[in-house]
Amino acid sequence: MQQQHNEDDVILRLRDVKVHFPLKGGFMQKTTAHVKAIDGVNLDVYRGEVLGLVGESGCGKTTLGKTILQLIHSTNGEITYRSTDEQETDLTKLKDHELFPYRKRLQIVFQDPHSSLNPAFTIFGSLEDPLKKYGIKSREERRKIIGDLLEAVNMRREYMDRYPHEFSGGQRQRIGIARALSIEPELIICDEAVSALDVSIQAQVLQLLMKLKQEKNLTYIFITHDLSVTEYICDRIAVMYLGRIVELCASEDLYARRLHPYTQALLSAIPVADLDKQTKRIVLEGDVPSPVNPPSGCPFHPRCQFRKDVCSQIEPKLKRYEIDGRDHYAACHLIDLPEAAPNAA
Ligand SMILES: Nc1ncnc2c1ncn2[C@@H]1O[C@H](COP(=O)(O)OP(=O)(O)OP(=O)(O)O)[C@@H](O)[C@H]1O
Repeated sequence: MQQQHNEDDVILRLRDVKVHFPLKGGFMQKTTAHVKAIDGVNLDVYRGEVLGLVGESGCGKTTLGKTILQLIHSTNGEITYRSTDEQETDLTKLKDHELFPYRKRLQIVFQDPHSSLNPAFTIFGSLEDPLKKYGIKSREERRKIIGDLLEAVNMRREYMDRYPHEFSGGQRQRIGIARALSIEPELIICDEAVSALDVSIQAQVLQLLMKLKQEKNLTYIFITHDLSVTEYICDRIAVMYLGRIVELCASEDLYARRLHPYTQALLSAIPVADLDKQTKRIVLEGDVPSPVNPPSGCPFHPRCQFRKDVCSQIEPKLKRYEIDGRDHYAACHLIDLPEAAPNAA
């Protein structure tokens, strides 16, 4: 059951975060327009939670994940990280060398471990790099740590002397997780971390992630386009559309009481075992609009079957509703519920 959180539990706070990539063209390669990949995201992530970030391809999930880690620099906004000693730092204000200690605390696991493990290196060779960087000078100590990490992800320590091609996709993903864990992070962004795996292997990797979360007191941001995965592992889910969060609430509330028409359409596409609970499939009209020229008003209105005039004129804010005593945020003009007292998402 999702608990209500308070201020002190916040590990990461995003305020009005925007990432606009310049599009260059013409003879002088001048900036002709911008891809508004992230366009005003406000979000609090709480220590120890699993926050799902879902939405169709191109809605900005990966860009947001990489921006949190400062692998991409934001155009606007604040990304405040609060460490266990309660010190707050706006990561967007730091220079590259100042980010060093934060890179240790914030890690990412990508979808395709094959491309992130160097085929020319043994697993030891790939995993020892971050350890060296963060000051583990003795080779013997690095071998001990990497052996322990492999065991933590249910693999044998002697596998450290093998090469990536000697492993299956599921095993490589577990090695990717071991690497993310090697410098003892506090928050891990899992970007489509199980999407490339068979369903049975997916379940094993998810179980492993949940076990490690408990043991190491981790926080996860779990990026996926697959809403059937998020229900079981996420405490809360943020639904993204065209670079914005359009709905955010406890996972069980999203499945039981989706407020935004976009979330309703996304969830209607998932088959459920209990046929009584299967809702009618809502087929979305048209394609996702271009983030270079997003629609006026509500970005979802051109595809929304319930749209009214106001939807094309005014962009709806992410408002807070209280449902069964829990926060439920949504950005839609058509929600007919009393708004709760203002509070940042
Ligand atoms: N470096 C870049 N330069 C220009 N546009 C970019 C860049 N990176 C991403 N984009 C654009 O930003 C938008 C968001 O992309 P992003 O990869 O974050 O989406 P996503 O939701 O993670 O998609 P997917 O699920 O397919 O990975 C897309 O329109 C993409 O084409």
